[in-house]
Amino acid sequence: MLEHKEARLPPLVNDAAYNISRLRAEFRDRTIESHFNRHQLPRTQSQVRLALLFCATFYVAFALTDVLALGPGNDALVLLLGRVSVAVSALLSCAMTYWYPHSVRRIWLGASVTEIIGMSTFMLVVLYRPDETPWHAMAISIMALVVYLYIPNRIAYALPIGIVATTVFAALVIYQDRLTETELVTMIMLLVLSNGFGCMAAHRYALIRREEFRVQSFLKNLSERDPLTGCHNRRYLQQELLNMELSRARRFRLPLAVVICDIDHFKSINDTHGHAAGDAVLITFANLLRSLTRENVDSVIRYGGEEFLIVLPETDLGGAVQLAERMRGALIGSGTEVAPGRVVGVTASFGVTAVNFALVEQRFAQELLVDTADRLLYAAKSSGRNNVKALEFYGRESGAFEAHKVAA
Ligand SMILES: Nc1nc2c(ncn2[C@@H]2O[C@H](COP(=O)(O)OP(=O)(O)OP(=O)(O)O)[C@@H](O)[C@H]2O)c(=O)[nH]1
Repeated sequence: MLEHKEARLPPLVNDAAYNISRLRAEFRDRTIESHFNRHQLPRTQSQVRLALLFCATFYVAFALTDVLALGPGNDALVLLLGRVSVAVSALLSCAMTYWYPHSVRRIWLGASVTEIIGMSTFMLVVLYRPDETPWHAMAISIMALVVYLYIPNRIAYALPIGIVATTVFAALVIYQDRLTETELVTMIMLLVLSNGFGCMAAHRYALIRREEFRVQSFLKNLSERDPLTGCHNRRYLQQELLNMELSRARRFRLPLAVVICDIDHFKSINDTHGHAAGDAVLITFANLLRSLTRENVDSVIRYGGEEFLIVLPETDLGGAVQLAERMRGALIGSGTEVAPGRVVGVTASFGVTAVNFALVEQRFAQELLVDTADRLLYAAKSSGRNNVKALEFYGRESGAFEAHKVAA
């Protein structure tokens, strides 16, 4: 017997799944974090392309200052090669966003490698041009901000790159011994400030974007789900799901089935046991339907009060009828405990239709498929309830309605 239990509601905004680690500024749940990153992917791709190309252009343009400082000799050439390698790395990283358009990891990899080559080249500049340390200190402060804030990357990768580069730079300056004690302390303070500020700003930005995503997901959930049963609602079916599944089935010439089911004499449950008991029966029914369908493949939608619609991709009429019969049987064997010791049992009627796009060429309005299942449901109701009526759908309107009846 199925107990009345809470429906498996989608994760809500305050659910543990959407918890954000304040330290890492990422979702604690890896699946949600990767969902977030995939959601952001188009934006991240365009940001990384712009940021890397912009930085690489400046990096190469600054070769002019090498020539002015060192003259047109081998030293300037070495630095130019370093600068060009930064530009090549930036270009390859941008190209990777086209070669692997679905990979978030490759974006981070490209950004990190380019940043490391950029910082290493900068250390060469510091070595070859030791007289300009104050300018270099200013440059690396800006570069640290760019690493933390401007080039999209995980904080977990940007932070070590920024800190290691700044530390190596400070060590080089101390080693070169060209600054007074006061200048050295001022420079180190400036470096700590730019790293601290950059890091805090990046952290805050990452948190804000995740908070936004969390609220967006929450609102999406609210607009697509039925709060009582946790099933998708009619709006989601009509605006997204059915269209998407029909297009996919048509494209790959696959079958697609739709089942509509409705609890029999549901009104009498409300009238006899009260509205709360009716709600409990609805939850049991929704859970039963979900437990018998394929997770992440089939969709159960609360279509009306006590009416549910199930979309079954890659399922022909025979398979859908079998499933409907299994649901009908399982419901007979189940019950809902609406009060201590009081169990309510119900039956349901089913209308089943399926379209096979290997056979059906012409386009038809999605409503036609649902209408056919709905009419079959009412045929099941009028022929005594607690049964399944099915009909193959050929993309035509009701003319073919009676002719292709395959099960009763
Ligand atoms: N408890 C509860 N009742 C609901 C909900 N939504 C709709 N209903 C009730 O469901 C009942 C549906 O009744 P009818 O459409 O007459 O259908 P029925 O009694 O199931 O009869 P048949 O479908 O012909 O077997 C109505 O009394 C609605 O008020 C809900 O969310 N909770």
